[in-house]
Amino acid sequence: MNQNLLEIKNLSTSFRIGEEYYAAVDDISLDLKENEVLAIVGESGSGKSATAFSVMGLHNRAKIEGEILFKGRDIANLPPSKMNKIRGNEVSMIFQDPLTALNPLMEIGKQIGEVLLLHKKNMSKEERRKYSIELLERVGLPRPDRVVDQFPHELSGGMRQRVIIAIAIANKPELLIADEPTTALDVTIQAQILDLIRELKDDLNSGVILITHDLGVVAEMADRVAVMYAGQIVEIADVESIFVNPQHPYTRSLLSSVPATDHSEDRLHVIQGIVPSLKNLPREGCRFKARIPWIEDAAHEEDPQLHEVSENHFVRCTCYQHFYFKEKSKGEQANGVTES
Ligand SMILES: Nc1ncnc2c1ncn2[C@@H]1O[C@H](COP(=O)(O)OP(=O)(O)OP(=O)(O)O)[C@@H](O)[C@H]1O
Repeated sequence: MNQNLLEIKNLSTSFRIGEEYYAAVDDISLDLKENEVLAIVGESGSGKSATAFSVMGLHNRAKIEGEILFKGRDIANLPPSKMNKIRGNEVSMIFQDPLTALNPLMEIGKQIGEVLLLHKKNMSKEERRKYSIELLERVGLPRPDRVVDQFPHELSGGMRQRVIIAIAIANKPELLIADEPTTALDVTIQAQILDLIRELKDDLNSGVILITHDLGVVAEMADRVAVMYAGQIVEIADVESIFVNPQHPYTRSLLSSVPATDHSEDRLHVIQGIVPSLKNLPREGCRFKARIPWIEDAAHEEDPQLHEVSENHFVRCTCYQHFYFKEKSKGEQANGVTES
């Protein structure tokens, strides 16, 4: 893994509600290397998709601040004419729901052809068809010469997702963003699709941002993990550190809902509550504070920062040092040191 393919610096993405803008993504910084998989995890509403859409330039009316450096070039706020040249070409996205991402009235081959037309203008109609069939074969669809003339409703969910992937890789993207790519699929198909994404990433040497709330998928696929809560990154580290040595109470809470973590004592200690709505996000202090009211105020920082707790392992707010699950009595804590 070499130089940074993508560097997000102090990105904030804000949506207008009434008269004011509210940041759904609030000052986040991330980087991604070639052939690396960075998973972004967090509950619904934590800002994962808003981050991905910012990179793809897909927000219509959002205010985007900060830098999104793709191969060193800032692509945040590029005019549509310039972003259209990058999107679907060097940077591509696999969406969650193939039914809504595909046009129900258009044959699969034509849908692939549209992306090719945008970026490979000198390909003839025959060449586009031939290449579409090759792509469908590459993503493991049986009888690609038939699928190319079919409509989305004639395919199963897993086949449709393979078509979406074929479209996403048509122009050999260097950066691939997969937003919950397997959520709509049943478990055996999920595993096949994940294998396919990994294979294609290796073939193309692409960097992948994988957005998911499924920690099984993360364990399977990711090299590094960023945990988002309420628009901020609360923990970021390599995948092993996240699973073996999670620090932030939110990360530990997410992991405790997964069987088979090493944190057997943490099991069933799921923290109640949800991410507050955008308008009601706490903007000062530790955003997770309200969900761990049994932790004393002094444990939190006034202006929580990311702390490097070990090499390349960052955690937000000092509360991680004093965190314990509610059911445990404080007496069981070793002088405020994180239980694990
Ligand atoms: N276009 C929009 N206008 C106003 N608010 C928005 C818009 N898009 C997202 N939001 C809000 O921004 C916050 C973050 O949303 P986002 O979709 O990024 O979350 P997420 O972590 O991807 O959740 P999910 O897993 O459900 O997709 C939420 O409070 C959401 O309601």
